[in-house]
Amino acid sequence: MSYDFVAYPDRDMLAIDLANRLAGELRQALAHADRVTLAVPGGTSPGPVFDDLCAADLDWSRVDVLLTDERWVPEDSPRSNTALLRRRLLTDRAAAARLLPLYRPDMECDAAAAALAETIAPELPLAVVLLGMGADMHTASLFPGADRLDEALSRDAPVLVPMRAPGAPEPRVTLSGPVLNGALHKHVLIFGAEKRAALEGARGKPAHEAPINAVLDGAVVHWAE
Ligand SMILES: O=C1O[C@H](COP(=O)(O)O)[C@@H](O)[C@H](O)[C@H]1O
Repeated sequence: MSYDFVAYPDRDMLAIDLANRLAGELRQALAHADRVTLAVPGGTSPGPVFDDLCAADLDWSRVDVLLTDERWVPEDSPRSNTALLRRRLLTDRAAAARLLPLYRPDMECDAAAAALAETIAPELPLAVVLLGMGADMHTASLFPGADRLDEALSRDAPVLVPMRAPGAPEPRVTLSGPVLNGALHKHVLIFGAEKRAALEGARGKPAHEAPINAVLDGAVVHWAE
């Protein structure tokens, strides 16, 4: 397994550079396809990247945007990744993009996963995926000790997998390993010394202990203190 590691002088520089890079990859993909798909994480890290990416000059009306994973909470919850996406990415020029939802307020997450996957499957493979990582080495909602981690990382995994884990306060749905690894361009965004140490500590560990290892091959990891 090999990946590139890029360290930036600060978080602002990272956000500007990464947003430019994602926009360039989307433009390049749009030159070869009618529509392209971008997957992005939720959580606390990607906001500044979204703030720059949403202004990128590209044909957003041909871009489908979805989350790498969602917490099964309504959109008015402060923990909703969808709310973050609407507020920070699907605005400015990127307001023209189409959101592929990862949440249904009318359904329980296990039943909804299959229904939601039906709208995502035709838009695969992902052109670009940006992933986050927790200090516990989870990425998307692929958590160590999660109930369906093996299934989500298996070769014939479904597109979207419901997930419950000791480290996650609510049920989740997550894109599976094969969907994330099928992306043309893969990026991981991490901030801070703790996560950098966690990434280094993940080396050599099996994916059920360090799920980040399941998606690192061929990725570019972007880090700033
Ligand atoms: O719960 C989640 O956590 C990860 C990492 O989030 P961060 O707040 O530590 O940046 C995130 O990538 C994922 O999308 C989210 O659902």
